[in-house]
Amino acid sequence: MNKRFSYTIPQMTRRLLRIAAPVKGLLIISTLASILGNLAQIGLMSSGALLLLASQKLIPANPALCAAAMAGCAVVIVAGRYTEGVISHAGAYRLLADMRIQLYRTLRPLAPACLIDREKGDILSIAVSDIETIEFFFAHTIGPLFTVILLPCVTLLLALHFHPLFAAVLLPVYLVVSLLFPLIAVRSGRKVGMEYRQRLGALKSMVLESVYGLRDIQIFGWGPRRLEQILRQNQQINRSAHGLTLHRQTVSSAPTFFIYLARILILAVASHLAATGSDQVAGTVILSFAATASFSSTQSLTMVVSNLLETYAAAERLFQLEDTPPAVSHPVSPKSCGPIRQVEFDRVNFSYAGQSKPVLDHFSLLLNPGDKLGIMGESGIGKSTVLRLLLRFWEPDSGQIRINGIPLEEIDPQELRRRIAVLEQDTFLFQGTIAENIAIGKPDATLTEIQTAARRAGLHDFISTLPEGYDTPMGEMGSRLSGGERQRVGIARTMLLDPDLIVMDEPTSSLDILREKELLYTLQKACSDKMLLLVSHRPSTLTGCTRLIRLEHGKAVPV
Ligand SMILES: Nc1ncnc2c1ncn2[C@@H]1O[C@H](COP(=O)(O)OP(=O)(O)OP(=O)(O)O)[C@@H](O)[C@H]1O
Repeated sequence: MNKRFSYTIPQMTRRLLRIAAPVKGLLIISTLASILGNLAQIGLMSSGALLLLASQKLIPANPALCAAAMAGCAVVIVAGRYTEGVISHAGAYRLLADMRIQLYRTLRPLAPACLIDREKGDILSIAVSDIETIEFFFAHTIGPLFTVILLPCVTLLLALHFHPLFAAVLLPVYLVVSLLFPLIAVRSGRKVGMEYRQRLGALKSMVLESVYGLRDIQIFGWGPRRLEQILRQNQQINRSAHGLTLHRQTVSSAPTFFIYLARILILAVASHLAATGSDQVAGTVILSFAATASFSSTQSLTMVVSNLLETYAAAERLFQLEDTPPAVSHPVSPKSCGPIRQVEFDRVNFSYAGQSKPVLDHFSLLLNPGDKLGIMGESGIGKSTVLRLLLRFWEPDSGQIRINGIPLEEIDPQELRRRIAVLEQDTFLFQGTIAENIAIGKPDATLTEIQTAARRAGLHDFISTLPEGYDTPMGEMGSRLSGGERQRVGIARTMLLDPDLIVMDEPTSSLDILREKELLYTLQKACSDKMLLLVSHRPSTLTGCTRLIRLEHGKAVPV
């Protein structure tokens, strides 16, 4: 296999067919409809030939019957195409929905450790446009593949029936057009297909980043240079698209030569047979018409193959993401830890991939009931890393983290998420109302519960001043709220979960001194009965802590 690619074409085809298994019935019906429609096309051309011959009295057939057969075939062609299109798309779109759900399930255990280095726009591109591209495989490939085997067989049988010489000249042409060309097309075009999809993903990433970073781009006058970068990306995409078009045109035009060659060969055989005394006028006419119909279908296979290049490139990108091993494993038989009373880091060593110096070096820490522990230290020393390990986003290289004496890796991750709440530098708000945003950790919460949580977070009075109260829409990413208000939504979320331990990472870093004071006061009141692990390099944020440690050279030093 080519090292550039992670999967061979047969491997990907098998995997795509496994994905298609739930709509097998629909795909079989659409394939049968496609075959029927294509056979009817041969039928239409052949009965057309018969009509011509009968009208000239060259064969003893009823012209009216031939015309009726032609009309019948035309109806079957239309019905076949319609059925194939409707049924295959119904199946394909169901599969696309399944694939998107499956991708979401894949992303969950990968986040955040395995996705941190991936561009968000690229993931978006896989989730939306790559999956959309795979539709082509389900809706437009399986039918033509069967057709391309069946139609040449039927035409060759017809040729054999008239004279073996006809079959002898047609067989090599079919082998070239139906087998050799598609294989060459796939092998020669995989790289260009992959390049195009990758560049498309990169461009989407860049555009997404530019939209998110629009404020900074404007503030720092970076617009013209950013535009230049996007234009460069665009040019690269255009180059790849041009390569893809060239490839598509080549593979769709090349078979035409062989198709004309086949017609010439049929006439040459007919002339030879006439010259040698075995007249085959009827055979020649019928075969010419039938071969034309069969070639029009087999020729479309090259187009299918050429479109498949993008499909396989899209599938490869999806499968690569799906096959990424998660950074942490799910416990085989998850244990319940019960209400958190104790958290212990026991000689934990940790470094991120590619780092030569460990972030944590024999780091030990004990957290007991009621503890409100503050972790301080210089920027980049590893404070957030301590929290990420406790939340099991990454796993220690050695040493152990235990909750109530149970190793973290054995505890049910769902229970862990319920018992430990997190408040970060900024609270991400989703589209939806303010009530829905507070309740994301407990979607079945009643309005009274949401209001109680908002009161504890010091947010209720503010919400009451809004004309739509708890039903106020948040706007894109909570753009309607200030940094402090967003953090209070985060606290309200935490309060609604009623966790045993609250982990906070620089919760006040985006606030001015006045807002910080207000928020800390709220936090102290709201979290008085909780264990707290608070990370900050601002001493003012840590004033309410009962115990402080400083992180130095990967170790905890009491303050
Ligand atoms: N995903 C990652 N991959 C590689 N290195 C990382 C990753 N995340 C953090 N680091 C590095 O690990 C070190 C510790 O990072 P960490 O975020 O824990 O520091 P911190 O003390 O919380 O910093 P700050 O106070 O500035 O937020 C830093 O040198 C940082 O660059």
